[in-house]
Amino acid sequence: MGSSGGIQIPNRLPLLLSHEGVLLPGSTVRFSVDSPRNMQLVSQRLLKGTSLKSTIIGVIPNTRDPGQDIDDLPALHKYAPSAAVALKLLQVTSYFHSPHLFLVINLAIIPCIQIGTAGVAVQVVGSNWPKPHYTLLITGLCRFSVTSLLKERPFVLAEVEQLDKLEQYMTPSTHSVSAEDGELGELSQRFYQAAVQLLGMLDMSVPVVAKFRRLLDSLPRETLPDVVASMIRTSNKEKLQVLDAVSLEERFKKALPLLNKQIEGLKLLQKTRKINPDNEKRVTDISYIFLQPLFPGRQFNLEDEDEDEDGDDTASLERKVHNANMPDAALKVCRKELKRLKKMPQSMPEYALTRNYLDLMVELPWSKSTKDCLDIRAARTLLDNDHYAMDKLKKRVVEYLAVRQLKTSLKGPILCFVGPPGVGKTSVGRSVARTLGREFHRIALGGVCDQSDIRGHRRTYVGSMPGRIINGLKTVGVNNPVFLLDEVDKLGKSLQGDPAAALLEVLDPEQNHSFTDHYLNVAFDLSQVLFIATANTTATIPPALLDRMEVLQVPGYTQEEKVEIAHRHLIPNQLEQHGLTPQQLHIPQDTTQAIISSYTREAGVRSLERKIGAICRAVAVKVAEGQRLDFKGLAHVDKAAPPEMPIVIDHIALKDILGQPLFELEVSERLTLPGVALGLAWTPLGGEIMFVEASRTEGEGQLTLTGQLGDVMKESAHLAISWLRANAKTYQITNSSDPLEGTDIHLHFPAGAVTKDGPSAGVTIVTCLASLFSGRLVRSDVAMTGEITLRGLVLPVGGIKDKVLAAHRAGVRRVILPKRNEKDLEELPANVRADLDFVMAANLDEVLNASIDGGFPGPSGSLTHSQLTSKL
Ligand SMILES: Nc1ncnc2c1ncn2[C@@H]1O[C@H](COP(=O)(O)OP(=O)(O)OP(=O)(O)O)[C@@H](O)[C@H]1O
Repeated sequence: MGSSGGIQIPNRLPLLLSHEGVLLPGSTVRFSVDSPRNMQLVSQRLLKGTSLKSTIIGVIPNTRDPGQDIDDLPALHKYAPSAAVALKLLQVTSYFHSPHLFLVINLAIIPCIQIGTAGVAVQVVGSNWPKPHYTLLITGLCRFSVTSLLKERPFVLAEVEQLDKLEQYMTPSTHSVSAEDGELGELSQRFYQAAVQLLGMLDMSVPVVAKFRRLLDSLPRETLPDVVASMIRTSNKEKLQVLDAVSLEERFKKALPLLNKQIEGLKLLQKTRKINPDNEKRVTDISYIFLQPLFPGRQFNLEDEDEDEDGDDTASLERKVHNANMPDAALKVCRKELKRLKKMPQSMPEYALTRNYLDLMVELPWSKSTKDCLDIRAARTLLDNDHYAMDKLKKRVVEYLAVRQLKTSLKGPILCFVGPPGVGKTSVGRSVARTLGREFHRIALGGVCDQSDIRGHRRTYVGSMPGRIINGLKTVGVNNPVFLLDEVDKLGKSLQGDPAAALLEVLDPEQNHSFTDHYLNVAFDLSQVLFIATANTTATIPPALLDRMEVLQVPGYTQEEKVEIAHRHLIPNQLEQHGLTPQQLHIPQDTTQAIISSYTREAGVRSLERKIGAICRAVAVKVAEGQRLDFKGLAHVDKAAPPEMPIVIDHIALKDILGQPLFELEVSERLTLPGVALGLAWTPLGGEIMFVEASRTEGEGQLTLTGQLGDVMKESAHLAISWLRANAKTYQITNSSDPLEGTDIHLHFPAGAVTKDGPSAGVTIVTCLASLFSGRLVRSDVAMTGEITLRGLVLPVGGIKDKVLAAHRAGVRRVILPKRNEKDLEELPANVRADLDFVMAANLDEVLNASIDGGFPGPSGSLTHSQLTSKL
């Protein structure tokens, strides 16, 4: 039913399926768009189109939230006209002199028509926070009905029929409905008078009342029901009724009671005001309550439409600002923003930004904190109960807590736990929070490469948001939580700045009492927050950041410690997580040992925990099957009887559940030829054993190195060759003076895909080459580490504890270490020290002597057997 003379909307319209407010012709509403179809409509139609026509879209109200239903098109809002209304529709069509009369008649006699409002998108604002969405400001033009759906993807496109005539909106003050129109004229007159009466009861100085007055005088009467219904405080349900009133008469009939309801309500309030003269001030408040424009972004909910007394949400925000107990500087900023907010129309995009900002400001725990309940003895017990071993770490943590108890305003230091994965760094951090009775929040820093992740974005950016520190504070709701900065060694760097630099201010006790997040733009006091950092290695932590932290090394566990941890913590935890009891599953100690040595190769216990989990799952199936059989009394039938409890996991059951052993003790098997030696390496994942293999072929004295070696390691290989060349005769390695004469050497470091570097393989390369040239075997139970010099000295290296533990895990019995690393042996657990035979070598002479089977002739030609205090 388009109008022949009036302005025509396009007969194909993209449809915005709204689950928020109802757009009525003549009103402007803000819609938040985040569902896939609506997002496509904005990006493909509104943002790409250049003509005015492309800004016209259809808004279908009352659609189920389309974000939840990606594949199927949600049912569109339908209006079922009664027979009388259908008849009226006929009148309307004649009123509009429509050439498409038949179509409307058809629509009127079919049970339902899909109805919506065509509107012009006057503004599109995009934001990425809290998730990608657009905010559209749409001004309603006229009603339309959907005649057919043309496509559903990427957005809904429909053929539509215009239901309202548009030209009257363009000719103000022509009171086109007059007394001659009979009932319609009378209705329009009554409506106008009611509106004037309402206005008379309101304070004209309030902008929205003045606007109402202006509109009432300037708009054509036919448009008044729509405009007034969208301005006064009506529920979405009521607005829908007005929208569904296709005939003008019905529209007046639907809107008039809404107007009268407001008048009655206002009369009632005026009565109460007379009783209580103190309320004089509330006149303007009352006006706002009654004449509130649509609140953008409000959820569409037909049931929950009772007017809440606290309709003025800036007033409630103001109350919250005053109750937030924020420092003066922050309060000043909030007051200023509130003032701006009050002056802003809600349709302005900045309104939402300012509101979000103020919401965050009032939610931040400016002066909310928990009370520390620190009892050092209890703290020590709790740490001991939660974690086995790691004595050094626990001792330092208790010291730290003790100092905190004595001096509550302790500034720093920030503890940083460094160690391989799965050794309990995060879990100790959690325990510290528990012992202090504080809130715990983990901030994962791995891969963070934008400094605004830490410090937030400035509010001028679209989609700006606060950084992780402020977000964390908002989440925990107190200003003295324990923040665990996980994986500080994995911070990245990018064009967006260096997050490590931003962390400097956070972690510096001298500065962090006035930490300024870019989004907040006011200082927040972080001095009460207890920061604990974790890392796998200190090598990649920027020096300035490392300098602010006290590094506590958390080394890997020995086999025995792992067995204890498994029986004290991991097995009980896993049993509980799988709904099992110790009466149902028993894992003996030697099975745990077998899991550790044959199915895991790690410094921590994470993989061990997973394997125990796998056993629990397998047993849970058996237990559940048994219960079912018991329950049905079918045990006697042809099925297996329920297993005897507890189910004990022996070596056979272990193989059944976990499969073939993943790791064998391969050391002795691989050291069966001359030219193979076993080195020890340190990686951020803990210590590891590393084979070095050498072979020689006829050639011109070339050295080939393979296995992804770094520059330092390559240099070590060249050093080793040079030393051997210089000393070949002295050590009687070869008959000729130069061992490389007519020979090519190939040195290979297996696990070829893994990059290796560092100087500590020097002694291993020399041993390997000496074995190759002399044709003598390296002892199958020896592993070694140490840097070499050209003169054959052995220099100290790092990571001794992790390296020795790796050797112990691999079943090695003798470890050759640089003499100057002797002090590091104190850190080793007693049982490891007792199991291993340590040779502390000052020069290569001693290394070769201790590593080659049967000793090696020294420069004097004698065998120095004094070193061989072997226990083998
Ligand atoms: N000494 C221990 N006593 C009891 N449980 C432990 C111990 N060490 C580790 N665990 C357990 O091992 C699991 C892994 O520990 P956690 O996640 O704390 O390791 P992590 O060192 O932080 O590792 P990552 O560096 O990968 O973050 C946890 O379930 C933890 O309870």
